[in-house]
Amino acid sequence: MTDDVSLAQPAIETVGLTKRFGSHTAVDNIALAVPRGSVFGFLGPNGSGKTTTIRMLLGLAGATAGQIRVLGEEMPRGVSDVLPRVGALVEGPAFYPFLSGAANLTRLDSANRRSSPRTRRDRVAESLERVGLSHVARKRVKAYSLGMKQRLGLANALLAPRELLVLDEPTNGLDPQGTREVRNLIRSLAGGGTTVFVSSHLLAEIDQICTHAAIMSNGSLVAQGTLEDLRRAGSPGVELRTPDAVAARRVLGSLGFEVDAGAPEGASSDPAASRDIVVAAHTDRAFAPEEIVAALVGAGVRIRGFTVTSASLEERFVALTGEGFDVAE
Ligand SMILES: Nc1ncnc2c1ncn2[C@@H]1O[C@H](COP(=O)(O)OP(=O)(O)OP(=O)(O)O)[C@@H](O)[C@H]1O
Repeated sequence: MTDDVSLAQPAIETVGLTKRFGSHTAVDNIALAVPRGSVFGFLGPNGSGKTTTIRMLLGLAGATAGQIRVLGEEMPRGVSDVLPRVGALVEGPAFYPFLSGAANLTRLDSANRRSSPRTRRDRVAESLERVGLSHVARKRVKAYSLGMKQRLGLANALLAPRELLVLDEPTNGLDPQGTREVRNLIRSLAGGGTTVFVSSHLLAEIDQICTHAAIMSNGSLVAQGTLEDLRRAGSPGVELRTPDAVAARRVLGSLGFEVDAGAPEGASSDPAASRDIVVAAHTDRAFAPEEIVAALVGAGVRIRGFTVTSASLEERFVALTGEGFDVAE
């Protein structure tokens, strides 16, 4: 169905979604709204509740409370109608280690009542091709690396055309080349109109491929929106190049900025470097750059460069979750 009503509905929507394990609340009253056609990043540190949420979205785990709609259908009631329209990569599907990648996909494809046996061979070959596994299609999965298994999981999710892809940490275990390939694949799928919901604890991943994101912290949804909105909501700051770094930090501090500590005294043996230090500062409130410059100049600070910076997604994440972020590729 692609009428106006179904397009206007989010691909995923939850209200008050909660999951408790005994006295531990793993997912706490979250309201997710994933627009159709978006590449939606589900961000959060390890243990923040991403996988538990995804399992509930797909009907793999029951919710303690709350409602879920996926592709317009209430879950888990609509699971048999919804799941054939959703490709999922969650904690690796169970592959038979002694069968080849192609044989595993053939087996999984034949489990799908809607897939035609006549075109199965081509479908499996095409899916392996898309994830770059054609050259090991006949190899036993036992001999696959973790990254290859991850790609095979992705190939499984791509066996049929899908309206929605739900990918839990899809680049886990991939080398940088594999990571790039998966990112490109996600981009091309999104270009074709598929909504992609992708969880990750890797910021670079979300930053590079997503149009929207939500940030989880300790089971709560602490922010969601377009990447642009998320960045804009962060604190702005200034970056300053000056030979008078000590005085500059004092002035910025008195203006309500949080000032970086700067390099420790004598940290650089290069006198040129220590004369021309970059000072980065952030504040919670809006400020007028011209007033900052005037105050600095008034205090005798020589300015060689002045830039107003917007918060990065990483800074936003740290501010919201109080945690450092694994920014590795
Ligand atoms: N079956 C379970 N029984 C008890 N506690 C669980 C269970 N599954 C998850 N949890 C707990 O719920 C919390 C959220 O876990 P979850 O796996 O959803 O986080 P995550 O954000 O996906 O992290 P990761 O990236 O490490 O998978 C954690 O504290 C975890 O220990």
